[in-house]
Amino acid sequence: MEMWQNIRIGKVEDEELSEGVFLTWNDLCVSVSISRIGSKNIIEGVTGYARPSELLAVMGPSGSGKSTLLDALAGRLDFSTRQSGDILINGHKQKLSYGTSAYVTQDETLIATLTVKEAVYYSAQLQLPDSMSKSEKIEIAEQTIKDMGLQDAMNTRIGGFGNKGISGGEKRRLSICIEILTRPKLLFLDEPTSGLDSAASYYVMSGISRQRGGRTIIASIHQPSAEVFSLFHSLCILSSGRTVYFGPANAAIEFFRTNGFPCPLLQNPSDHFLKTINKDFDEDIEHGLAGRMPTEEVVDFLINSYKSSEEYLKVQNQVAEICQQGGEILEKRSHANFITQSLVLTRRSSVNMFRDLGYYWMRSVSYVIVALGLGTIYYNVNLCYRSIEERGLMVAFVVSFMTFMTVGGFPSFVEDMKVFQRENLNGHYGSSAFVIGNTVSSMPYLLLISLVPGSIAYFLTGFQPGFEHFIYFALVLFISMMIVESLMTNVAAVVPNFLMGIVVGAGIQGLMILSGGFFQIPNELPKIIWKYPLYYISFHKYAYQGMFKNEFEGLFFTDNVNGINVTISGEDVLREKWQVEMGYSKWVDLAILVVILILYRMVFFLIVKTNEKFVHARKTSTSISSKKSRQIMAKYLPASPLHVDMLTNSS
Ligand SMILES: Nc1ncnc2c1ncn2[C@@H]1O[C@H](COP(=O)(O)OP(=O)(O)OP(=O)(O)O)[C@@H](O)[C@H]1O
Repeated sequence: MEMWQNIRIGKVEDEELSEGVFLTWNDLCVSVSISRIGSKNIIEGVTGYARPSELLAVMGPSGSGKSTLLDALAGRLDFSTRQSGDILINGHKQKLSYGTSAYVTQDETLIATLTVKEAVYYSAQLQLPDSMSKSEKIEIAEQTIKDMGLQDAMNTRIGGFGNKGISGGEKRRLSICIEILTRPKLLFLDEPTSGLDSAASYYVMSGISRQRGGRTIIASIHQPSAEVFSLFHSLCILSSGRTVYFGPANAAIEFFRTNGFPCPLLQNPSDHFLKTINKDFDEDIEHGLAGRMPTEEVVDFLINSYKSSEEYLKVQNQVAEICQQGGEILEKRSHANFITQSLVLTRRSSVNMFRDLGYYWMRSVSYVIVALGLGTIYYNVNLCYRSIEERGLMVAFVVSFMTFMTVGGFPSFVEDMKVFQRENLNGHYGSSAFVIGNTVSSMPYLLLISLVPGSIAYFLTGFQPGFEHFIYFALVLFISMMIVESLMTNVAAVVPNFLMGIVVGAGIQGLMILSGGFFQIPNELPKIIWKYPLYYISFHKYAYQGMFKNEFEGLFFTDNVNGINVTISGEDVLREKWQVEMGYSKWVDLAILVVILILYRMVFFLIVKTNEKFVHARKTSTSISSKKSRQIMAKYLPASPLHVDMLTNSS
């Protein structure tokens, strides 16, 4: 059944509360292979559950496995890890489909140039289905902004490096706001309060807590204040991937007290728990342990004590009960269709490119200055022999360097890729819509650069007159810049690291420029590698040769050699000096450039699609039969008095 009607404003119905998600995990283990060490266990035999309308907090010292547990439960572990144990949703092994769950990561990958309102509106248009009217989507977006207490910052830009925008706490709330637009039944939050002061942490957590109605929330958290701690219903404390405590948050103090670690008066309980189990600073070399029990032993003692406690038995019973009850199989929700998503992404990307000075505007200024430089250095070349060299150098500079300057946009591509990866992983839209949005939005800027700085360089130099010649020149420049942009987006998709990306992108272009047939004429290029295949796959070859043909065909160059006037045709120059392939016209060179551009865009599409497939393959798991469910339950039930009742009832 389509569930969107249930998420309209103010209609969180009782039915939805009862249709909540019960998540259970049994004997969950996650390990990773590390060369030399072998296999390292990150999560070891963890059992627990999360229920609708409740907030489960996962606490533990740094490196205790909180994020890994969340990733495992959300089906987002990377491929370097191995997972065993059972994770069941409403008693079934099933895929967490789009719209049923959301995951808010620690890092805020948001578009810095947008305002809070714009970020949420665009996201609502991307995520909510076309069956909803635009006004309904806006209504949901506004309500969610208010729910997360962001109404006062609605018109403030998000901001980022170098331009201050909303605060860290507001960014965190905005990330959550974007993910809960679809009213997911299951919400994972990885350290929603990290880096925030206690007041901001409380705002964020109370905002999350207010969003509970029928929703199951699991949040990993470092060191909550006492106020924040009071918002938790259940608590899972981990140490080195093992459970120190799982149960009601308010019973944790009693657990520590009965095991000989009472929380001192006026001390924040979470501080006390983490201090008791934090092994990182155990070795006080100068002062020794001063008679204290080593933390390693304390942790082992607490883990064993928990395993033999009534609390652990209750957890096992609760897990078994939830599995026995079963529940609905979660249905995938629909989102905006492909055309809407492509249009919204194009609009959003255009707004970002327009506002981000570094994306195109700064580059345009550099292009104008460089074009003026070129135009004055080669000002008004004439038709003497010397101008053959000058025309050649001018073409080579435009094709090699003016296209190379496109790498200046790499930092912005990297930011775009980060936002895309987050939104794509969370199922907001697919890679095809992103590729279209990114390509179309960049076109007007590149066209402007080809026409304005292009015309300055072209007409100051005094290249071939005539509209057709100039348009050809501008078109080759435009397509070549789009090819370099595509190359850099491909690099950003594979190497999302800013510095490494620039090095790789510049290196590839350097090789292509060298083998393009200008810096060494084609017949002199070493056959292996440089001629075959680099010369033929380098886009520079077609750009050089197209521009050469555009510039030299139809011209005659005259000079006085030993008192005799000698004339040479442009065609001879092309054949003899530049060794241009004359068997086809300049328009074929342009067509080949367009094909290369399409190929580069397809490669980008394949990279992101493959990445998407890998990630989603991890999320997909086959449904298991109820028989298998019972086998799993039977494995955990022997100790449970409830077990007998349940098995009797089920049979
Ligand atoms: N893919 C991996 N390869 C190797 N080690 C990993 C991998 N993923 C996690 N680990 C290790 O597992 C341990 C737990 O990591 P995790 O990020 O889950 O801890 P955490 O409790 O969330 O830490 P923090 O609070 O500092 O974010 C760490 O020691 C980490 O280095």
